[in-house]
Amino acid sequence: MKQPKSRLQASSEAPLPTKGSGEKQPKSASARAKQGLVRRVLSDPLGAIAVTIISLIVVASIFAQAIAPFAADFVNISVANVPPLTPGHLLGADSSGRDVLSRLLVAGQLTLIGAALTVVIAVSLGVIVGLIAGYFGGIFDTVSNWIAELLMVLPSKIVLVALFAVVGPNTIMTMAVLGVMVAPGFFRLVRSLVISVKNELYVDAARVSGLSDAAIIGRHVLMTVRAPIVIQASFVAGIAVVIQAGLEFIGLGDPSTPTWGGMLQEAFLALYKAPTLIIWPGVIIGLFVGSFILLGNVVRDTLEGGSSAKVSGKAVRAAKAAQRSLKKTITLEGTAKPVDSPALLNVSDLQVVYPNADGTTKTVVHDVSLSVAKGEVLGLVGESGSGKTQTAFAILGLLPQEAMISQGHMLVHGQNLAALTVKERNALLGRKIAYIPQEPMSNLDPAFRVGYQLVEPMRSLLGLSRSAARAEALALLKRVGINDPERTFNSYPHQISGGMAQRVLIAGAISCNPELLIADEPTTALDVTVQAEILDILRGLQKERGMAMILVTHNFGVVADLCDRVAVMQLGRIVEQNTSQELFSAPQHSYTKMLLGSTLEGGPARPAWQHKQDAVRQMEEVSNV
Ligand SMILES: Nc1ncnc2c1ncn2[C@@H]1O[C@H](COP(=O)(O)OP(=O)(O)OP(=O)(O)O)[C@@H](O)[C@H]1O
Repeated sequence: MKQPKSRLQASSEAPLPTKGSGEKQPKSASARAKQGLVRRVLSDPLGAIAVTIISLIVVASIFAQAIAPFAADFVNISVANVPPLTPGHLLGADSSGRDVLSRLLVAGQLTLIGAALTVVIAVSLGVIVGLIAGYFGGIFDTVSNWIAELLMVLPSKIVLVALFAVVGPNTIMTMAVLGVMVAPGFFRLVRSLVISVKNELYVDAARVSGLSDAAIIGRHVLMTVRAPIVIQASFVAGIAVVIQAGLEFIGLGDPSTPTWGGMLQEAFLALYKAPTLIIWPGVIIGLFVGSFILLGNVVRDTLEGGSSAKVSGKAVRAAKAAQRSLKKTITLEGTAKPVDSPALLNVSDLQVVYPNADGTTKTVVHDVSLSVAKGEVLGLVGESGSGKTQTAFAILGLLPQEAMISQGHMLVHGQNLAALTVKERNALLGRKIAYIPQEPMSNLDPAFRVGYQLVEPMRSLLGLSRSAARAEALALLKRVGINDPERTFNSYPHQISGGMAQRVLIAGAISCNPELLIADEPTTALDVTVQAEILDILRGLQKERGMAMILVTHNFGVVADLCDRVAVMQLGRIVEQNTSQELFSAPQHSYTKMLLGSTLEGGPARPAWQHKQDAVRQMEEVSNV
């Protein structure tokens, strides 16, 4: 019954189809993803029209003085109110005898500078504060929320009218204040996106690979929220022009400088004498604002159409901010100074608790003590919910925010993890301790190609050049059994299968030569055939590199195949710990016997070699399916 599923998996493991293979969809998606955003927007007719109109207006405004037939304030009373197409005055002249076309061109300068200022201030303030508040939370988040709410309840037009009363006609100041008033829109947008993104597993994975918070925000969080920011900025640019024109129309502009809103006001006053005057500023404002709104829509459609930039809305697991965890772990007594310990990792009396709603606490890891020597493979076995992942997460610093390590020590090379600073911990993660997660797909950032996600940690942690890191990444992809490393390197995560994603994560985990690899049920989410291959790769890599490994699993076949020692967990406690051989031949604890019995179909305990052979045979049968 498993065969069709295996075949399906095998086919999805195959390299992506090449040109002419007949399977066009992945290729076209890939090709589309490779195009830059600008090219994709321009390939949309509406996008091209919007960009052309905006560009023409901007260029004409910049070079207004050079291309305008007259100076903006040149008066020739003899042509006052002449209609359009009058020789020398293509769009006519206003009631003071000034050329409309010349004024329209020059007026664009102040209007565009004002709109740009509003957008720059709103985006800078809103995005920076939103990123920090969303990512770090805490008091900064609370205070910035208060300020944002305060600004949002203030009626912006009334504030701007009041500002005019205080500082007089000052377009730059007015538009700068408008930027501050609309910044909360960006703040709220970015903050809510960051809160959802920071809980994604690939952000956890980035933390575990040793990336600093600044690097994670820059590379993973900001890249994911950039699309909505671009779209909102485009709408705000249009709105800024409308508000500026509106204020000038009601007489709150600077009469000494031509602006589109000011021209609209003058035309309105001369509506009966020269009705066409109102058309030109109205048309240009309409064209400019309409083009920005159109552009915003096209950018949105383009980004939503390209899955490379989509954010998974699924909140997979409550993740923790690394430094918050550190704050909690730091409450433990300890020193960062190395102490004498022969083991690579030494965990003693570890206790992890969660607060209950009624104020009590629930202990999910009780007095766990374990050690892993250099090059040793420790299996952490137990039924679902027995505390294996919580123990692994405590070591990795990945416990959810609400979790507390209420007791215990975790020493790596005798160095207390609890007493490390964020920087010291980051230096350890990725380089000395690496992690392979349960769900490969959720641990790759959908916004980046596989190659980038492999190359960047090597560049920042090992200081490799881009080309050296690329060569190393391709070699690693080959080593983990990917047939066409180049293609996978250039693919986005949605273009590869789960099995390939897990191989990529293994390649990433070993890329910085860790001394300890923590693999949390690395094959659970995969098809059985792929499971056997992945375990084979892990076994080979562990032997080649002499890495220590903690293998979290509920499968005794895997334990027999890979582990030197086993710790059996039940209800958050280690109930038995022994060498694999001893544990299989003479299990001591009734829970271990029960687990072994259910795995190996019961019966009296047999010699270790026989148990191990059984388990290995099971694995081989699985890999032969
Ligand atoms: N955020 C949380 N809040 C409260 N309890 C939690 C939280 N996360 C996990 N637990 C509890 O911790 C216990 C141990 O969970 P853990 O994930 O370590 O189990 P596990 O042995 O790894 O199981 P599995 O094999 O299913 O992953 C469970 O009882 C679980 O309900």
